[in-house]
Amino acid sequence: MTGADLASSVKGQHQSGTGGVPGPLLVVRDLAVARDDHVLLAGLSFSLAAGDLLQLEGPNGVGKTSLMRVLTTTAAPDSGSMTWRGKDMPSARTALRSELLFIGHLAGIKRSLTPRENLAWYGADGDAAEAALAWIGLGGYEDTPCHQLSAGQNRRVALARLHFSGARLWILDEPFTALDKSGVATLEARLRAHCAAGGMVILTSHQDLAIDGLQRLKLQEFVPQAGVELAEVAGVY
Ligand SMILES: Nc1ncnc2c1ncn2[C@@H]1O[C@H](COP(=O)(O)OP(=O)(O)OP(=O)(O)O)[C@@H](O)[C@H]1O
Repeated sequence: MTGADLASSVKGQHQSGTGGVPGPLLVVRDLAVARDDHVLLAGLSFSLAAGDLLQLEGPNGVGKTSLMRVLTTTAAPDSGSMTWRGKDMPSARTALRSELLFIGHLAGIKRSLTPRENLAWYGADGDAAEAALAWIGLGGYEDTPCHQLSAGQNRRVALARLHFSGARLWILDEPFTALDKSGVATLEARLRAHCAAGGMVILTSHQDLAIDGLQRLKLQEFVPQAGVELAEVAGVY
């Protein structure tokens, strides 16, 4: 799907997806996230509408990746609610997943395969893969096994998926890790274009990003006081 296709598709669905009233597509209310019995985050609420770009901020271990597991519906929240297009989870899970692209910080790249083979696994034919790899600065490395590429080049292979993704919502865990300055600029431009076309992005990064309209959610503000037990927040979802 091209940016123009996404723009017209989003325009239509943005109007109709929430009952004909323009509004947020993703709504998170009073969410709590725990690992084992330890509550990492509580009372978290936010919403995302077409064109929004949200950066989840916080120190190591605050719960950014754990929250992303909930947002991608890999894990259920320990309390609170999440809706997609006005429908509650978990029944809206399939609908959300059909419009979601998630790139985790482990990147989802098979290192024994080449960049071209990895992108084929994600559905890109030869021309689409070649265009995506040229866009991300990997022209000439299409057929080199990924285990022979650097960390930054492997990150670029993963990010090449953004070039042909038709997903509305991108959730990206540390997408800027290992990228050089030109890689950062290329990725920032792609995120801007996706949002300008009506897409939405949630990402984590420890960097200060130069993207107009970027919203920041400081997760340390949602860390409960020491001693809060899971039983005190659980049970709503
Ligand atoms: N598989 C796991 N089982 C139990 N606890 C875990 C697991 N993975 C992470 N944790 C704990 O959950 C907490 C939050 O981890 P998480 O990975 O969500 O943090 P983060 O904010 O993404 O950190 P970073 O910035 O270092 O990537 C940490 O205290 C960690 O010890």
